[in-house]
Amino acid sequence: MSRRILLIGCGNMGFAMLKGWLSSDAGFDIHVVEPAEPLRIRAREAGASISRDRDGIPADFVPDAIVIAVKPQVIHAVLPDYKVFATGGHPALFLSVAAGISTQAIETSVDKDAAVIRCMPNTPAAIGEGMMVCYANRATTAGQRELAGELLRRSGKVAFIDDEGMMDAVTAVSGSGPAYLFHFIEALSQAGAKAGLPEDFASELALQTVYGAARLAFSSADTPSTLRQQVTSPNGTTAAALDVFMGKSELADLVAKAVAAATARSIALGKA
Ligand SMILES: NC(=O)C1=CN([C@@H]2O[C@H](COP(=O)(O)OP(=O)(O)OC[C@H]3O[C@@H](n4cnc5c(N)ncnc54)[C@H](O)[C@@H]3O)[C@@H](O)[C@H]2O)C=CC1
Ligand SMILES: O=C(O)[C@@H]1CCC=N1
Repeated sequence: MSRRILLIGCGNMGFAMLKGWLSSDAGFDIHVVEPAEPLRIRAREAGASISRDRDGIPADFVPDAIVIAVKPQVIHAVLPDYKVFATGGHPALFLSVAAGISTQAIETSVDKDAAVIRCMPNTPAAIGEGMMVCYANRATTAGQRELAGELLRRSGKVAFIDDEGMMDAVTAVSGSGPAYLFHFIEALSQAGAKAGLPEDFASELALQTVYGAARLAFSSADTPSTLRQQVTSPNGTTAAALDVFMGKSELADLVAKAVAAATARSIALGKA
């Protein structure tokens, strides 16, 4: 029998996951609740059934899992609408991707005995290449954990952690991380154009280089450090550039500062 998934919020992250789920042959039966009409239509065109609010969910649609992909700022206003699915004969798993929102906060808004998995995904989920990091509360059954794993594997690599306290740092590394890489692509494109290349050509070089380097790092037995050294001839062009990245204004320091800022914001979102 196909598993019933209720997706609440189909913006950037919700839709990225939805695409991963629908492009697989797993046979999930998915209903999407999304108030914004264009996003709702996009979800329907991708293959889900849709409604603008909770009242539009078909009466016989009893979800196995409710995936919550609304902004952290509105989650506590949204969750009470779905309390009814937390208890009864077939209690649903609540799977939240909201940054900074703890499993305990979700239990408080839904039911103290609700099964809750907090997941930090990232947008490469849209092409099945996400990093999906999960923490399950104690009420979650083995079957529900398995269902979450099965669902999230369609979107990418899945890891379970036992310490929810790690989630803020996870958010800062893999949740926000794609934006850092996209920004690096932008910066490398702009630098290429500044160095005299036509803009489109500079963008093509930057994008293919980041893609190729990521794939090489992924498939190689060598560490990123060794791979970096393999590009770097003594006194060559790479060494000249790395003197800048690893010199006075170190890129590693800058990245550490950025990750610390994102971690602090994740903690603050949980307290707001
Ligand atoms: N965008 C990203 O890369 C990542 C986002 N997240 C988390 O995913 C969640 C969603 O973020 P985004 O997709 O970026 O935001 P978004 O703004 O693109 O999507 C949120 C969606 O929720 C909808 N919504 C608002 N009220 C609703 C309600 N009552 N019922 C149903 N839907 C409702 C909005 O119309 C919107 O389409 C956030 O909690 C965020 O922390 C987590 C990891 C990565
Ligand atoms: O920026 C945010 O708050 C969300 C969480 C991780 C990525 N995007």
